[in-house]
Amino acid sequence: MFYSLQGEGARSGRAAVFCRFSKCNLWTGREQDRKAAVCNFCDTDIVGTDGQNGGIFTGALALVDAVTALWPDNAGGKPYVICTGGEPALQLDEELISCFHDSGFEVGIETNGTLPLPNGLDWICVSPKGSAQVVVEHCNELKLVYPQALAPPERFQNLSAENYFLSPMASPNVADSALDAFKQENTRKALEYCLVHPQWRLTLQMHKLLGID
Ligand SMILES: C[S@@+](CC[C@H](N)C(=O)[O-])C[C@H]1O[C@@H](n2cnc3c(N)ncnc32)[C@H](O)[C@@H]1O
Ligand SMILES: Nc1nc2[nH]cc(C(=O)O)c2c(=O)[nH]1
Ligand code: SF4
Ligand SMILES: [Mg+2]
Repeated sequence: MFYSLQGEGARSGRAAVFCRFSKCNLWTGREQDRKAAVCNFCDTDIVGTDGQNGGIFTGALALVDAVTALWPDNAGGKPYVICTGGEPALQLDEELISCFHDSGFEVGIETNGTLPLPNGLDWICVSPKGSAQVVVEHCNELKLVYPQALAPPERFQNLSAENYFLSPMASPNVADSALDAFKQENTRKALEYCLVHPQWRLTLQMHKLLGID
């Protein structure tokens, strides 16, 4: 868990506590399994609970307390927690969402869209992966990593979303992702796609450009 600025999509620049759930249904998180995984470009360590402010939380209240401790005191603005991962839809439930609400938080999710979502979320970002079927029926933003051979934008242009974004694929190696040629090439391709298809907007991973979490 960490406090940072949302670096992607329609809410870019907004302060939030990121709550990163471990495990995913589209990749084990082990490098030896990456090539064969449905999602094979993940830029995140999704294994274990030993990350920054990590742990195993047996109840919603304990988790909400840990998130609340990361939000600045008396700071104004609406507290915001972004549930991400790994795939947060494997673990997030209505009880946790309503505990966050009781503590004054707005609750967002970053999801691959392949699993049904609990009720009560305030902001849903769906980011489709490869051949995986999206089951989430409506989202606030669709944020498609581009290019993906098995997930071209045309497959998603009729999904119900308030915003459609292309996010250039960065190399899975976060350390050198800011400047590498791979990302520059993908950024150029995404830019060109958005110019030809104005339904789609370009989003860049601002936190990586800034060198923050
Ligand atoms: C690590 S995922 C976790 C949430 C969820 N499992 C998902 O895929 O949306 C968080 C965000 O990072 C994006 N992402 C992951 N790897 C990326 C990469 N190599 N380049 C650009 N975006 C990436 C995902 O598409 C998603 O929007
Ligand atoms: N700053 C920042 N913004 C983000 N937006 C989505 C992220 C994610 O990994 O889910 C992310 C992240 O890891 N860092
Ligand atoms: S990007 Fe999301 S869906 Fe893909 S492996 Fe990482 S956590 Fe799973
Ligand atoms: Mg990230």
